[in-house]
Formats: sequence, C-alpha cells, structure tokens
Amino acid sequence: MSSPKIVNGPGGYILQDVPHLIDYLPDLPTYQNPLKDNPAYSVVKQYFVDTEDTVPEKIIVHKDGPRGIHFRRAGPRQKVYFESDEVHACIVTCGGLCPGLNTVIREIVSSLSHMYGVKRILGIDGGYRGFYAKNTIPLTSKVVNDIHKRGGTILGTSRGGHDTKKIVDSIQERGINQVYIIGGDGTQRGASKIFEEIRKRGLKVAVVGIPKTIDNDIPVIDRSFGFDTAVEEAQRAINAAHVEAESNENGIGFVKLMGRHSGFIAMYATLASRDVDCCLIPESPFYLEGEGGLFEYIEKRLKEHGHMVIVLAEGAGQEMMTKSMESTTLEDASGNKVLKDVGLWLSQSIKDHFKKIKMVMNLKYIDPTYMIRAIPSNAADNVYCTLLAQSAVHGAMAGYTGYTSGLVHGRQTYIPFYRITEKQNSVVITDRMWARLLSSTNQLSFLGPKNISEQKKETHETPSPDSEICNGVVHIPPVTKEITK
Ligand SMILES: Nc1ncnc2c1ncn2[C@@H]1O[C@H](COP(=O)(O)OP(=O)(O)OP(=O)(O)O)[C@@H](O)[C@H]1O
Ligand SMILES: O=P(O)(O)OC[C@H]1O[C@](O)(CO)[C@@H](O)[C@@H]1O
Ligand SMILES: [Mg+2]
Repeated sequence: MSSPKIVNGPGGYILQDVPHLIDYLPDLPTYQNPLKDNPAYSVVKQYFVDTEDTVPEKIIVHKDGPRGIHFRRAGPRQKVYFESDEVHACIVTCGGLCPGLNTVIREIVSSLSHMYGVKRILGIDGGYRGFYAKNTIPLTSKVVNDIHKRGGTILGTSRGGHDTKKIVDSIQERGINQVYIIGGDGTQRGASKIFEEIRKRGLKVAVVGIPKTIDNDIPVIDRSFGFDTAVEEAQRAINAAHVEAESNENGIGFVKLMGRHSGFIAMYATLASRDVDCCLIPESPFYLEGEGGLFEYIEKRLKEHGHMVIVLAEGAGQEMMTKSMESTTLEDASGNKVLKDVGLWLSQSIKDHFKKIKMVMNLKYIDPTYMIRAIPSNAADNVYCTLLAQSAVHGAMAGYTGYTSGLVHGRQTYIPFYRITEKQNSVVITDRMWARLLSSTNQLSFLGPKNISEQKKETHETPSPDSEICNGVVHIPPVTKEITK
C-alpha cells in the first residue's frame, strides 16, 4: 500500500491529500485546460479552483480547537495532465443498484465529451468481471442521452469477480488511461487495489471512485446519490401501510426497508413520514417479550390509537431469529453476509403473540425493498449526480488519482481511498438524529442503560459536535466467512 499523503499546517490544520500521477511519474507534461476557451466557462469570474483550496471534514469547531482534517476541493484546474485526443476512459458500475447510476454514467460521458473534447469512452459490461470476461460498450453523448430517465445501470452490475491482476491487464492492453468506478464500499476497496497495482506498474492511468450506496454506509460523505430518491419512494409503502392499518381493527402496517448494517433509509423514511409509530434499525437492539419489549409497546399503541405503523430495516433483529430460518447461502459473491428475512419472521412473531393473548389484530406486511432502489433518481439526486460526475472528471484530467469524488458538507471534494474504505457509516443511536426520531415517533428506545453505555464506548466517548449531520461512524466487524452448510 502506498503511504497516505498528509500535509500539516498551522493551527492543527491537516490535509488528507489524494495521490497524483506525478507522485510516481514526475516528468509528465502539462497542458492548458481546454475549458479556458469554453463559452460556458469563460463568463465565470473564477472558474479554475485554486489548488490550495480545501474543505474541512468537521464544520463545527470550538474556539480553541484545532482546525482539523481537510480534503482537497474538487473542480477544474488551470493545468491538465491529459490532452483530449490522448484520453481513453472507461466506466464501470459494481454492487447493488441505486437510483442515479445512469445519471452519473451520462454525466461522466457528457463532461468528458463536452468539456474536455474526449472521444474515446468505453462502458465495462457487468461490473468488475466485465474487464476481463466481456466485451466493452462504446459510449457517446448520443448513446447516453436519455438514460437518466431509466432506473438501474445501462452497463449492468455484479457482485464478486474482482481479480486485480486481470482487471489491470485489461486496462493496460486496451490502452485505457482514465478509469471511473461507480459503487459502494466493496467497490471502493476494489478501486483502491486497482490504483495500487497501476501505481506499481507505473502506468499513466487515473483511477477515480464514485461512491454509491443505497444504505448510506460510506463514511465521510454527506450521503450517497440516490438516497434521497429511495427515502422518497419508501414513503409510498409507508403511506399504503398507514392506510391499511387505519382501515382495520387494531391494524398494523409493517414495512421492511433496505439497510444491512445501517438503518439510515428506515430512519429518514420514518422521519419524513410522520405516520410511523416504531422504527427498528440494526444499530438499536430490541427485544420482544416482557416489560419494555416490542410486544408490550405494540399492545399499548393499539389500545391507545387502534392502529400503528412499524418500519423495519432488513438488518435489524437478525440475532433474534431462530436457527430454523437459517438461510442455506450465508454470503453473496462479494463475501457480504446474506441476511435472513427478518420482516417475515417478525410479522409472524407479532401475529403469534396476539393470538396467544387473544387480542384481535390485523397485520399487513409490505416489502418494497427492491422497488425503492430500482427507480430513476429524482430531481435533487439528478443534480447531485451531475455535479459529482463533473467533479470526478475534473480531478482525473488534473492528474489526481486514487480518490473517491464525494460531497462533504455540501462541497465537492477528492477523498483518499483509505478514508472511504477503513470504516462503515452507521446510525449512532447516542447522537441527536436518533433522539429526534424517538421524539417524533414517541416510541420506546427498547434499550437498557447497559446498551446505551456500550454504544457510547463503541462510538465516541464525547459525541462529535456536528454528528447530527453525517451521523458518525462505527466499526463494523469484518464480513464473517461462514461455511455454507
Ligand atoms: N475487499 C475487496 N477487494 C477487492 N474487491 C472487492 C472487495 N470487496 C468487494 N469487492 C468487489 O467490489 C464489487 C462490489 O462489492 P459489493 O458486492 O460488496 O458491493 P458494494 O460496492 O459494497 O455496493 P453495495 O453494498 O452498496 O451494493 C464486487 O465485484 C466485489 O468483488
Ligand atoms: O442486490 P442484492 O445482491 O440482492 O443485495 C441486496 C443488498 O444490497 C443493498 O441494497 C446495498 O448493499 C442492501 O441494502 C441489500 O441488502
Ligand atoms: Mg457494500
């Protein structure tokens, strides 16, 4: 692994910089950025980003506190390290779907063609393995013109199949010199390995990651593109659950949403809806029976209101499920643990409980999990995708490499891969945002004081001042390599 580029400045200023091609190819020539003559840019007062501009990771600071960690600000630079004719770019999408993938593809192609006059852009078919196992797809502005109106990815995606050597061989053989890799935490780990191999071989190839995660589990960045769309789409399921619940005697509308280790979609969908009485996420343990348990809370709510809505993230309550429901495949092709269907299990457990206590109850279970991610991105996400793609392209043209292009406190930045891959982002239940949710739903926390003090120890002893914005980061145990029985 190449060592991190850290620049220290006065007042505790730290720049966690990203690699540059000249770190290992010092004699590369530079060229004037063609944007200088672009009519869209020539009217902008200061259209090139000052190379000294950086963006702070934490925006809330104390008077006497250090200035803290910063990232390089994204945007076009005066000098570029590629001539337009020289660029041969490729784009690949990996991991699960997310609204906005096609918009990012479209905007990378548009930025390269319209801003930098690039003519050779390839799509890699079907994720990482497409580099060595499939044909490529030529991409032009015409080909991608309408794709942002469709869900999914026109390039196809996959899990597994990352073979660093074969991928870099393919890049080298095809003469590709800019690689745009769109995907989640696993994908960014793969991108980092590709960068290291390219650097080792001394190739003039910029490797750029574009973060995508419906679960919002990538750290540092404000949120992933597509997250907003997914939360919005989840409202339709919650509304339906509410209508069903209201119209039945002791009705329970029960909605399962995505979120393997991180309950962000469930949390934001709950906060947005206002119809949810109980939100269950992986980060907040709960129990069913007895005083302070879920069953008691449901009974109470039904007696008070006659109906209720429960939103459950798929990773919640996994540890409680019986061995009898154990799935036969315990991990996917990428090594991610395959979760058991907690929605079916919990809704059945609730039904059994009410049967046992002889109380009438009508539960309607809605599972819209894939529906919220297989749709085109909304207007806000489309704008986000556009700016993200433009920033990614500006960085590669300027010779930066080995970075993820991401939004930090509303600013486009270049983040070194190691900051993206070292941890997963999770809801921190001792932070303000979860407390806001609890006050909004008025649900119990289902936590004893022991659980709360354990969470505090696991995360930050002292909550970060701006933690409610990006929620915080916790260490997730590495994916367990269980043997399939
Ligand atoms: N540690 C790793 N090193 C190299 N490649 C990896 C690593 N982890 C995952 N990958 C590769 O990245 C790709 C996507 O990984 P994964 O299936 O975990 O999805 P993801 O990018 O995390 O997206 P999401 O989880 O949001 O759907 C796969 O092709 C996988 O082989
Ligand atoms: O697409 P697959 O392989 O079914 O995986 C589904 C998983 O992908 C995600 O959408 C993103 O990791 C999870 O929320 C979900 O558990
Ligand atoms: Mg992932």
